[in-house]
Amino acid sequence: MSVFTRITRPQLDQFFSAYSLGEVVSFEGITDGIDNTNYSVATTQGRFILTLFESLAADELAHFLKLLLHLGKNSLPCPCPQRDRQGNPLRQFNGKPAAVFRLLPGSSTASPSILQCQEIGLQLASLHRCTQDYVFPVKSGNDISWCKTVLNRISVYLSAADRGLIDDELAFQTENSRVNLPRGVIHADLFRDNVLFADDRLSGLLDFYSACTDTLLLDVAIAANDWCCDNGTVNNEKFAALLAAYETLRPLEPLEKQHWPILLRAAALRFWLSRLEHQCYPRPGEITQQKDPLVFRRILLQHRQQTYLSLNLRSTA
Ligand SMILES: Nc1ncnc2c1ncn2[C@@H]1O[C@H](COP(=O)(O)OP(=O)(O)O)[C@@H](O)[C@H]1O
Ligand SMILES: N[C@@H](CCOP(=O)(O)O)C(=O)O
Repeated sequence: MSVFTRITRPQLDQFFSAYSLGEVVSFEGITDGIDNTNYSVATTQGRFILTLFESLAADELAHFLKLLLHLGKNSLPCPCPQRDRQGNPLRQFNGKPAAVFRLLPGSSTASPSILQCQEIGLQLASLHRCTQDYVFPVKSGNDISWCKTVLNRISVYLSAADRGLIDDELAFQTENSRVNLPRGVIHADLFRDNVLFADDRLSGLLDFYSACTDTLLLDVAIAANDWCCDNGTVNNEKFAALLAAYETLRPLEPLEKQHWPILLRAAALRFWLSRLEHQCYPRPGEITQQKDPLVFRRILLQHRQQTYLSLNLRSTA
């Protein structure tokens, strides 16, 4: 369970008195999530999510809350920050930055269908389109230099084979720079646990706190690796469905098509590394969730094999 900060009823009553959202009726900690503390709060006026931000500072958060307000205005089903009586979307709770969002309907899905993969493709393309002219001054924190730093941190825990594999992939990614691909606002973590579905309709895109300005196609690859793999096994039909749906709203440029297999590998490497880091250096907290790094090792190996197969096919044609 990711409840890093415990709260009490009197604290919550006092906090909610700064908003015009009714009186608190009940509250409970949310078990999902990995970075922040989330509580579900019922008031006399509805149901809300209270988020206590565990690592982001108020000035950084201002960018994310502004982005969420922009996305909400563009009809994306995102959590819209509620303003307090003074109009502020961000307050302090127990010395931590905190915000209140309206609870979105639906639940996350453990085994996505083809239809749900298509929905993800469509919503990602909508996100990329509606932020085309939006200036978002947050840079990616997970670039190649971050990968190298993480590798150094975890190196002592790795087998020689895994260390070699990561080194080799990093060299490949460095050679295949993505600087000329279209960039924009990316969610950067659109996994199953960050999306709500009510039946087959997507009802919520959550957790925009990894969002940054980066390669658009990387966002598609990050989402596809999670949505289109069944426990680490690539499902080509789902990959094709997600990408085709994405392209109905934002067709890929030829250079992007060429880079697709490379970005699938980059995305797999990035999450293999972060999961390894979380495993080697667990965060203090109340029963925090551990995500299996091996899933991304398997995904990376399959994408690498796919690249070699297509290179061999090309060289023998
Ligand atoms: N606006 C919302 N509506 C409904 N559920 C939400 C909302 N915001 C968060 N949640 C719930 O809280 C969980 C954790 O939220 P998330 O933003 O992913 O946390 P973290 O930043 O810690 O990873 C989600 O998986 C979802 O179940
Ligand atoms: N969705 C990720 C967890 C979030 O990534 P992090 O870099 O913030 O740890 C996963 O499933 O690994």
